[in-house]
Amino acid sequence: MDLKSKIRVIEDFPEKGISFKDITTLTKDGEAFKETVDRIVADLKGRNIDYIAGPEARGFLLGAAVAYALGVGFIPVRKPGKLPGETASYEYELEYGNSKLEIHLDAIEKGKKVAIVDDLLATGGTVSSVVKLIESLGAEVVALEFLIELEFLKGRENIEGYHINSLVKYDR
Ligand SMILES: O=P(O)(O)OC[C@H]1O[C@H](OP(=O)(O)OP(=O)(O)O)[C@H](O)[C@@H]1O
Ligand SMILES: Nc1ncnc2[nH]cnc12
Repeated sequence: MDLKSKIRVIEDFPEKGISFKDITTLTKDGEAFKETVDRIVADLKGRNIDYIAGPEARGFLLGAAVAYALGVGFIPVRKPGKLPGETASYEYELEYGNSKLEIHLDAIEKGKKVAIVDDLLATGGTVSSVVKLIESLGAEVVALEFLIELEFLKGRENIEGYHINSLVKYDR
């Protein structure tokens, strides 16, 4: 299936000059959503994953489905002030604006293998922060999985040395 044809592109959202990749048109399509999850799961098979971690909010959509399909737990990485327990936090820049993410300090046991799932790799700021948070807990990041990669932003260059898989690529 051509997953790219299921993604809607909206120009100048959330600000002028940004070509926004809207995945709601893909996730509402049951077959496209299932194929997306199945293709990420296929790439993770054999990697002995203990947990999937995903950043709020769009990382929850795909990450939780992938975790369910693999039969492993899902670890939410959230925007500030949302997690009730003790947290570690990390601040980072986005394609538009900046943000901060938090993880529960007791979310992942030392030495566990974690795959990060998110809808989109842009500058790599978000996923780098999630990597840093997971590694700060003493766990190992074994794969980074994305539905979309904005190749022109060269996010991969910020996250060298990790296995990275993306299903749909854009050059603008
Ligand atoms: O590679 P980066 O430059 O960091 O950009 C990618 C991130 O940006 C979007 O999330 P956003 O922060 O807009 O939050 P949302 O999922 O709550 O919409 C997207 O879902 C990724 O997590
Ligand atoms: N261009 C874009 N479209 C959708 N989500 C994004 N997150 C960061 N950049 C984005």
